[in-house]
Amino acid sequence: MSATTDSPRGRLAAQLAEAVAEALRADLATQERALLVVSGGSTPVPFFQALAACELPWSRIDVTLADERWVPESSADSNARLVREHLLQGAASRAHFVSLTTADATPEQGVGEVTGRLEGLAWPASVVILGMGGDGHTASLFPDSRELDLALATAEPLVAVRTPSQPQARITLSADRLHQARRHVLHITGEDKRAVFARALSGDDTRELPIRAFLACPLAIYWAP
Ligand SMILES: O=C1O[C@H](COP(=O)(O)O)[C@@H](O)[C@H](O)[C@H]1O
Repeated sequence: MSATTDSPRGRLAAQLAEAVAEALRADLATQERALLVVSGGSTPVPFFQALAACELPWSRIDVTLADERWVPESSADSNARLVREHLLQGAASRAHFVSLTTADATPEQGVGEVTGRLEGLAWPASVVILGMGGDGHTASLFPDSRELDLALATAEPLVAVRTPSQPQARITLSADRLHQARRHVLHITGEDKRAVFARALSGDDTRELPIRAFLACPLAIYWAP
């Protein structure tokens, strides 16, 4: 979804972009490379556009995703495509993007290769930006994922997930790997998601609302109507 800069969602995206840019600059003052983990879906588009316009030493920044649908980048459902089209533009195209997919037919087959890519990055990430769906999922940690318990408990960085409510197989960073960041942000919009997040705050069953796995990170909330 696009948002003009004078709309609440546009202003939220601009504020988040400035905060993320500041975090990257701060980390790059003391380390050679910095890692940014972003989410897919519709919410981050205006944030990606605002961040792409920020002055940063982009060639020293690695960008990867919290999760991905197991589809080719030519698919409209590809989170990598979203990042390439809206974030890796202009000067930001000099960032090094690490995709979570391979040419393999399934995420189970590709998970080893993608794990190798992730292990070459500068963990802990400077920032992990999470989204959240109306079912309380974040990354591809869905309440109905068969592999949810594994993804919440494993020390491996990635899990291939099969989720009855979703049309495609997916690959997701595990909760453990998503925790490996200096800063965590939840970027959500709309009354429906505000209500889901309020529900998440009032209980503790992570299997019911997987976003609960990140409430103690601490998590900076960026929300607009
Ligand atoms: O499927 C996904 O959904 C969530 C939320 O997406 P949104 O469209 O409601 O913003 C996202 O955070 C995740 O990365 C994505 O794969």
